[in-house]
Amino acid sequence: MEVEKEIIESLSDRKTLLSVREVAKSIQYSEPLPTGWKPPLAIRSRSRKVCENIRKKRRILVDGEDIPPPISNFKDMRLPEPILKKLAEKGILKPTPIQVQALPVILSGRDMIGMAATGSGKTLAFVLPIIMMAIQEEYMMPILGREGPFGLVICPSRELAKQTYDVVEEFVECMRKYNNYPAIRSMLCIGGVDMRSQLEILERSVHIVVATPGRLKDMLAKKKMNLDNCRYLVLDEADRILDLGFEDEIREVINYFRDQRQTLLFSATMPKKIQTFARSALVKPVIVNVGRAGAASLNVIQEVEYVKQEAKFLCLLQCLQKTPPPVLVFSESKADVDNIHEYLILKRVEAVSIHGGKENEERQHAISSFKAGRKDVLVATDVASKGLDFPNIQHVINFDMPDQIENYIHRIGRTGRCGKTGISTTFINSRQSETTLLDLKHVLIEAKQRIPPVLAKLSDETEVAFDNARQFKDCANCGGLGHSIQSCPKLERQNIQLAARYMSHNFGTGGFKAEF
Ligand SMILES: Nc1ncnc2c1ncn2[C@@H]1O[C@H](COP(=O)(O)OP(=O)(O)OP(=O)(O)O)[C@@H](O)[C@H]1O
Repeated sequence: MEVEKEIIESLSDRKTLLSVREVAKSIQYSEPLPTGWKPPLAIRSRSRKVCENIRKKRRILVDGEDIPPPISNFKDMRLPEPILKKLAEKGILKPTPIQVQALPVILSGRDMIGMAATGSGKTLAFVLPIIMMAIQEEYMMPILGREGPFGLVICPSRELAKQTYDVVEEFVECMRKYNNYPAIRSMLCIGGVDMRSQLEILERSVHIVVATPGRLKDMLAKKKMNLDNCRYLVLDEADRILDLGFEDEIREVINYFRDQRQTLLFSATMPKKIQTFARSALVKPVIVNVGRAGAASLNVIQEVEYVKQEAKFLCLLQCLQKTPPPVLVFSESKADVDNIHEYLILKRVEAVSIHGGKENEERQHAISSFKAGRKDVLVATDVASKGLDFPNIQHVINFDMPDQIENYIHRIGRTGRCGKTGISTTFINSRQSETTLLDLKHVLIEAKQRIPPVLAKLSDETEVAFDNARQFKDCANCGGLGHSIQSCPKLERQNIQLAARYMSHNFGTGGFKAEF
């Protein structure tokens, strides 16, 4: 544990979530931002024991100081009437466990790290408060042309940003019909879209922006947008954002905040490394955890098949017979995605595909036709694995097992969402490293799934580690259960990349820099 602590500390870079000004002037905020929201008196006066019982029943784990009480229904959260009606219209009648605790925490103005399984309703947990906050701010002081936003949501992919923006718009739209609420405007700020249309919206002022890091940084640098009034920052799929090479972008974005902000980090997977450094940069944060961060959704039946490389296409066709559509097929490489797509079309399967090499329009078209049920199969790289909420996916097929177990958790989490059950089938073979297979084996053990013989016979030194509280003990760097941080393959790769970056920065690609 000592070694683990040392390694995590050496990896932690708390500066990512602090602005240069805050670091340079050692500015430290000691109190969370106040909000006008309070739970009803009956809930405020609940004893600690009652709150603990509610959390225990819903398997909510919390950590932090002065944690706001959990609230088990939307009405007591004092959400505006149109929002309550819209929720009911959508069949959302009771908050999910993460919402029970996260909504009161966020509405109280607290910084938060929220972790809960895929498909457990994390999006609404930060979207509803952002709308409430925008209404409140607009009442106090309406924004004028080119002012705003008050709230900013950052997502790791364009598709996820678009989906989150649609959720924001849906709820904002339902309030527009009522005269007694101010009009709230939101904007989608992603690459691959004509910047002019985004600038037109900004001209009229905007309350909520949902963005991907690259385009956001671009807009801020060109002074097309500012964060002077922004006081609410959400990083959705935060571990992916902070771990995917977006750190520099995020740090630059944070530099544009003028004052203290409420910072919220959400994900289904959040290795301790990220939790540790995020925690140290947040103000009196509350950690809300439903289940182990990084555990698979228990609503997914996970099947694993040993399939030789050359037999994969045939197996895929057979596998597609297991359930009715819609089905998602994942593969790590863009070339494989193209090949699988081509093969399926040849076999007369109604398939579409997306990966990072495709034009934005093509990606949006594939997603929308799949979501609308016009296509039966979506073949994708991991761009589609994080956060995307496709309705009623019956089956997720992993054409290959991803190297990183977090990606596996996110991929299979596209099915079995919000109480429904789904199946995942994963093809493995001798190409996978033993560490990856051990991580997979332990995810299956934890979720009480059948262990195929090929995985059962793998034995390891950690043999499903537990911590003091008999909880599954995961690698602090990547969340894998099959190894410790000392033998984390991802850490090894990160170190090699870091060393390479250092070498090229200091020595260039050839020869020495003048000062050497
Ligand atoms: N309280 C609720 N009751 C019923 N359905 C809900 C509730 N909250 C959200 N949902 C629905 O559940 C689905 C999944 O929610 P969401 O996309 O927010 O999951 P998530 O936790 O963000 O998953 P991921 O980790 O994959 O991003 C959505 O279709 C959403 O409308």
